[in-house]
Amino acid sequence: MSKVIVFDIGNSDVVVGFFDANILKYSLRIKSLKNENALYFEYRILNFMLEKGISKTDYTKGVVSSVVPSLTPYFVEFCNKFLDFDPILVNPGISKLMKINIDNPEELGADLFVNALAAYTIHQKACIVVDFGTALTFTSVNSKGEILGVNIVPGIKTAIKSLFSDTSLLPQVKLEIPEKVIGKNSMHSIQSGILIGYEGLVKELISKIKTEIGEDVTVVGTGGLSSVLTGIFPLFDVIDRELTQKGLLMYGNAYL
Ligand SMILES: Nc1ncnc2c1ncn2[C@@H]1O[C@H](COP(=O)(O)OP(=O)(O)O)[C@@H](O)[C@H]1O
Ligand SMILES: CC(C)(COP(=O)(O)O)[C@@H](O)C(=O)NCCC(=O)O
Ligand SMILES: [K+]
Repeated sequence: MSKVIVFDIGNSDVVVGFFDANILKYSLRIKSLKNENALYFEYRILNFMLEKGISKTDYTKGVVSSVVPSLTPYFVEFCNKFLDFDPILVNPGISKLMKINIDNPEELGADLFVNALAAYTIHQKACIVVDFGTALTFTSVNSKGEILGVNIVPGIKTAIKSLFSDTSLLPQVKLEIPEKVIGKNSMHSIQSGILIGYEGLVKELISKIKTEIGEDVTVVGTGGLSSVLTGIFPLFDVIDRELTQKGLLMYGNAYL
């Protein structure tokens, strides 16, 4: 069983996963810094590998999903230069692994595609994947494994940031739900406004999406901020922070 390296290039973070015999052994989160160059990301990954004793020659396969085109070449080149192979790029538009029932399949984010692939492969039934990233996304899949479509809203941190035009003045808003709904200071007003408001948003969308799918549905939560909205945990059948990484491995196993 070979070892596979996977890269999930998101708008906030790049997550690098190291799989050994289909088990995620290590994972590294690096900020998706647009001003950095290849050297910076190479250094971060090589340093991590050195620290964990991960051997470069053990890895012979790689999969890259990216929703930040400017960063993609750094990770492709990393594989070429240090691991001596060409990684495969997730391309929802041409992949036959899932039927994509949207106007223009090319438009679908590669991360959303692998999320759907992982959720459907694991649960084998209709599902909604709710990804709490920079964007908060809902990807719907029916029981035949067709991707039906997506809902996109600003992510929780993105929504908070959007309240402040100069981000250097951003107050430290802890992602904690206050006890009272009515805020008595700016911090509580934002916390309750955004967090309690988002709980309602997620609840309403899941309910309406379920009705539209019209089948028994599994709801899967994922993404860096999937533990923030504690009040709506019961809406989720499972929270799987490794979902995207698992989908990347499945994509690689199908094509490599
Ligand atoms: N364990 C964690 N606790 C709190 N926030 C986290 C954690 N892991 C990641 N985050 C934050 O969650 C946000 C979304 O991350 P992520 O889901 O990777 O977004 P994207 O895919 O858009 O890059 C980021 O701001 C990230 O720093
Ligand atoms: C919706 C997204 C911005 C989510 O990105 P993320 O929050 O994971 O960084 C990304 O999947 C994307 O750019 N998608 C293309 C548009 C679409 O899927 O319809
Ligand atoms: K993501």
